[in-house]
Amino acid sequence: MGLLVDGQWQDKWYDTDASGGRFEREDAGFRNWVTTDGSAGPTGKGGFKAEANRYHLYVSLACPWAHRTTIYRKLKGLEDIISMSVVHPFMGDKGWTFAEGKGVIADPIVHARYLYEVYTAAKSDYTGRVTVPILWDKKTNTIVSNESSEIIRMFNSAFDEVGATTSNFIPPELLAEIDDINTFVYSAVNNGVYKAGFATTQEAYEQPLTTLFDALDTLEARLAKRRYLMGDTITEADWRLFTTLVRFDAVYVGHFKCNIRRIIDYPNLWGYLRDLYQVPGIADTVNMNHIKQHYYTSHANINPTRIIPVGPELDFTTAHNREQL
Ligand SMILES: N[C@@H](CCC(=O)N[C@@H](CS)C(=O)NCC(=O)O)C(=O)O
Repeated sequence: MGLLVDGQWQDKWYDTDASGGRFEREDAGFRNWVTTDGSAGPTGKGGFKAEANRYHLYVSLACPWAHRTTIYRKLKGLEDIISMSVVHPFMGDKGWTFAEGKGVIADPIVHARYLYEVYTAAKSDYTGRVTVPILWDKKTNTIVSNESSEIIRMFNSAFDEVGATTSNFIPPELLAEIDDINTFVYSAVNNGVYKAGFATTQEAYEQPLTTLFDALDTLEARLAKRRYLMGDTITEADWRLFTTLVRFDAVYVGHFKCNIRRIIDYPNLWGYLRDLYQVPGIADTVNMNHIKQHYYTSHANINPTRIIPVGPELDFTTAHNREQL
């Protein structure tokens, strides 16, 4: 684990001393948008027109943020339009790598051995963390975006005229409500598990933990009468919650000490998780080996023996009966 400073790799863990033991996530550095006509998006600069075979996605199958983008690549039919590389699940002192391993897909663009080389190929003096996902432009040889929430908004519609399916996970009339629930789920749940897991003082761990389980209780109640967060149709808000829920019992309960309750203890959340998992194509995007291997072996200060727990037994394929809601 480390970061780039003026284009040089430095092996450093998160600096929680500066924030009273609390984990604070850095904002993503590349914030441009692919658009249908190449005009600038809400942030960054223009010049990134949606075209088939122009863009390349770098992901980790372990990472919940990158997982959002592989879900959209699958559901929007972008697999033949946007190529993809997959890093090795072990993130060591050089960060993410393309070391050989099951499920790893080497980098045919920059031919990087270490993911940081993709960042320095885009900006030779880059300063910041080296994170997945990354959306790369093969035409101008640079990074379009390394912010998953924005990459999935591009995938949702920008490629519709160049071969993507026309499914839309942000119906315009639901946008404001989706944004609200995303903000709540991001802070309390998606990032909440990290705030608890990477905390280095008791207080910095307990506070986000309480918020996390209060939020799960709220979501459990919301899902008692609605099949999905917004009602009858799956929206972006569901996919953003899904990537945390699917990792929860296998990783966050043990490794990040988010152990007041498990997802299987929540009847509605557990049914909802299986419902989403069973959407055609989604199971292919979930690699539990990469997920467990990454977390339990990469954070030596949390799990110094690097032993990967064998359990829990989880079956995401059993009947959920939520179509009755
Ligand atoms: N804001 C980013 C966060 C991505 C992120 O933090 N990815 C993690 C993997 S789960 C990562 O690559 N971390 C490496 C590091 O922080 O050094 C996004 O949502 O795209």
